Parts: sequence; structure tokens; C-alpha cells
Amino acid sequence: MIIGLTGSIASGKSTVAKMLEEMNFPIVDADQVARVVVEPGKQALQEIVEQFGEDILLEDGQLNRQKLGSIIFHDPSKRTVLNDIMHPAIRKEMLAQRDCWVEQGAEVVVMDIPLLFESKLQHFVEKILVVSVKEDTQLTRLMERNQLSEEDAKARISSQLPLSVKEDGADAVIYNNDSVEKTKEQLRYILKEWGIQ
Ligand SMILES: CC(C)(COP(=O)(O)OP(=O)(O)OC[C@H]1O[C@@H](n2cnc3c(N)ncnc32)[C@H](O)[C@@H]1O)[C@@H](O)C(=O)NCCC(=O)NCCS
Ligand SMILES: Nc1ncnc2c1ncn2[C@@H]1O[C@H](COP(=O)(O)OP(=O)(O)OP(=O)(O)O)[C@@H](O)[C@H]1O
Repeated sequence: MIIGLTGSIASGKSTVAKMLEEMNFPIVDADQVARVVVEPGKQALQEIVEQFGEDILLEDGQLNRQKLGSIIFHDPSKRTVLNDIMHPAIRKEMLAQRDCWVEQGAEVVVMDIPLLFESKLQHFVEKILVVSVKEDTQLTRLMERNQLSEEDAKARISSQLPLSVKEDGADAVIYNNDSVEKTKEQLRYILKEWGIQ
């Protein structure tokens, strides 16, 4: 079974992915793949420099993620430019990793894809698991984790579809408002319902 793990920014996807990893399920992580496709020497990085200028690089030639983030989370048209460069490369690598795990005999593969709904990738997976969180908790956790102002955190949250829309498209929802242990209990229950573990 291919499980698509999604949610909104700072809703708790990585927290749930870590639990699944500890249960020994293979994870294909879109955020991690997104970092690999912009390493120095990769074509996507060259295209980003062409669109955003040399200033988007750090002195050592790596992508200045903080700077690019501050541009694209405040400007939908720039975000589209970046997505058009990166998403085809990310999708290709994620599918290759998924197929590799399946060929090796994995019965369950988890694909952690923050933008599963925004990028209409529902067909990549068989079951969709959404990690949801209340708005105020999401804002506080995001501000704390990324050391962002309220304005910057809100800009990031509103660059994605509302969680209510994602919940509507889910096969199961984890409400990550309470302790991490409570979240784990919900995960175990859902896996059991799906006949896994
Ligand atoms: C803009 C970048 C450089 C900012 O890097 P930074 O290290 O600050 O954030 P990180 O990569 O850890 O992403 C954190 C979260 O931001 C959200 N996010 C990232 N990119 C986007 C986007 N294009 N649109 C909406 N939300 C996004 C996701 O929820 C993601 O989990 C980076 O997010 C990026 O390269 N984004 C484009 C690729 C992409 O769409 N990634 C999302 C998963 S496919
Ligand atoms: N149940 C919880 N209780 C307290 N803190 C939590 C809980 N779940 C997650 N957090 C914290 O909230 C922040 C966001 O969680 P996490 O990184 O798992 O979200 P995410 O959905 O993967 O985010 P992103 O889309 O940005 O990668 C982290 O700092 C994490 O430690």
C-alpha cells in the first residue's frame, strides 16, 4: 500500500513520518528530495539563478534558502516560477524512490508530500493520511520552529490550501493538537483500521 502523508506547514507531518520510520516503514520525503534537486551542479539550481539572479546563492554556491523563502512565500507569481522549475524534478525523483522500494518488496511505502493536494498528486498514492492542527497551534509552532514573525508565518500558511479542504480529501485524519503520544495513538488506530500492523 502506498500511503500519502500530507497536511499543512508545521501541522506535524515530519513528527508522524518519524513515528512511521520507527515502525520500519520506508519513507519518501518530498522536502528532502527538494533539497537534493537544488544542490550545486544540478540543472534546477541553474534555472533558479537564471530567474532569481546570482544573489540567490550563498558565497559557497549553495542555494540561500532563507532568502528564496522570503521571496516566494510573499509573492504567488514568484512561487509559481519556482514551482515550475522544481516540481517536475521532485516528482520524477519521488516516483523513482517509490518504485525502488516496491521493487525491493516493500508492502507499505509512505510518501511525505506537503503539497499533495496543491500539486494534485493524489494519483501517486492509494491512501491519503492528513495531519491536521488547529490554526492558533499551527501558527505558534511555526513561529517557534522557524523563528518567524507572525506576519511571515501567516504568509507561509496562506501559501497552501486550507486544512479543511485537505481533511475533506483524506482517507483518515490525525488531529495533532495534543501530546505527541496522543498523536501516536491515533496513528496506530488508523494503521490497524487499514489492516497494517
Ligand atoms: C522556498 C524554500 C527554498 C524554503 O526553504 P526552507 O528550508 O525555509 O523550507 P523547507 O524546504 O523546509 O519547507 C518547509 C515547508 O514549507 C512549505 N513549502 C515549501 N515550498 C512551498 C511552496 N512552493 N508552496 C507552498 N508551500 C511550500 C512546505 O510545507 C514545506 O514542508 C523551499 O521550501 C523550496 O525549495 N520550495 C520549493 C519546492 C517545494 O515546493 N517544496 C515543497 C515540497 S515538494
Ligand atoms: N503534538 C505536538 N506537540 C508539541 N509540539 C509538536 C507536536 N507535533 C509537532 N510539534 C512541533 O511542531 C513543529 C512542526 O511539526 P513538524 O515539523 O512535524 O511539522 P511538518 O508538518 O513536518 O512541517 P513542514 O511542513 O514545515 O515540514 C515542530 O517544531 C514539532 O516539534
